[in-house]
Amino acid sequence: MSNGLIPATILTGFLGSGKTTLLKRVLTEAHGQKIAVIENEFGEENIDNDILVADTEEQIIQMSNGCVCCTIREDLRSTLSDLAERRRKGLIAFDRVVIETTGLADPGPVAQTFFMDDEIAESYLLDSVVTLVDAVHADEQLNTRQEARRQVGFADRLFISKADLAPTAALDALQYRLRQMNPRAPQRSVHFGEVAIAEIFDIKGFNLSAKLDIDPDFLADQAHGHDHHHHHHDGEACDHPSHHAHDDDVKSFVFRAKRPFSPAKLEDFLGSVVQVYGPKMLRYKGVLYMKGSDRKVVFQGVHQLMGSDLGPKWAPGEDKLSKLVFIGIDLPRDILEQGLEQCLV
Ligand SMILES: Nc1nc2c(ncn2[C@@H]2O[C@H](COP(=O)(O)OP(=O)(O)OP(=O)(O)O)[C@@H](O)[C@H]2O)c(=O)[nH]1
Repeated sequence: MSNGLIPATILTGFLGSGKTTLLKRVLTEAHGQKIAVIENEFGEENIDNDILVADTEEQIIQMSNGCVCCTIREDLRSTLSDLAERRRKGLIAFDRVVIETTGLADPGPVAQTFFMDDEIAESYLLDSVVTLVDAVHADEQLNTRQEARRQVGFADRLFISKADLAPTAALDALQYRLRQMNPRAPQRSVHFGEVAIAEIFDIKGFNLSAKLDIDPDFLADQAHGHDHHHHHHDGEACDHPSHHAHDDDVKSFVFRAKRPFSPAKLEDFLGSVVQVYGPKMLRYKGVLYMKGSDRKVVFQGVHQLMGSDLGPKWAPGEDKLSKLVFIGIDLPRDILEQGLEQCLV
């Protein structure tokens, strides 16, 4: 960009909406740009880095876990400032930054960082907020989750993923609903993240006055999340994990194992467990060590929908282990842990 500011894109969307899929696609597309990615993951473990890092040479900056709304705000600020400084000194080169937020994040405070902090504002230009919407689960998410609605409200562009799995009538209804919620943002379906680079970068979409409509205190709310006076909208609470008592319903845990999984047992177990607990399982994903395979298996799902892909080979000398993160409401942790344990060889 001519003004020397580093363009930044905030990639948001509810849990499992296809952010990583899209990002991975963008990173592997031959566009000649160097992209720094800041991952902000909810859960004890950043599985996305394992997935993303697998086949790109891009820079992935891992941030600490937790809540974008509260603690991460400071971390994001320092991560951005650190990146800009290393770039100025010529220690690293990149053309733009993408921040992938956690599915449970309100993008408001993330976007605010670019305006509230002078140092950040002098180095970066927030280009746009890009929001992915899951065609299969969006209705339910929008009905029940304030963050999902805020993600739509803040979007400069809406991409609808999993349209391949939704009936046409449902898709039409969803598009209508999204248009009511955010008439400014163009929307289109995106199949497994297949999107032209020009459609997500240099949109110059971040329109401050529109943001101020959604959140009149957007620029005033400096203390958001750091004290108990921060305001909420429409009487709704800001739901961010681990910092507010009312979030206690959403929890995550990580399952780890050094012994390999028996593929058949695992398939049986997961198939039956999602039949019963699928509605509570917001998101689960992991990198699995399978008996009889020299490659990692990347496994993930949202509610009852799950799938797996063959990942890269285990590197020589790399410790083979499985790592699965589950995010959900009142998750039956014991049942999952014991069940998984029994699927090990
Ligand atoms: N059928 C279908 N599946 C998709 C599409 N896009 C993504 N998926 C699948 O949806 C699942 C979730 O995709 P991710 O890209 O990991 O979603 P995410 O938003 O990064 O997830 P979190 O960051 O964990 O919340 C994966 O199994 C993808 O393969 C699509 O267009 N169609």
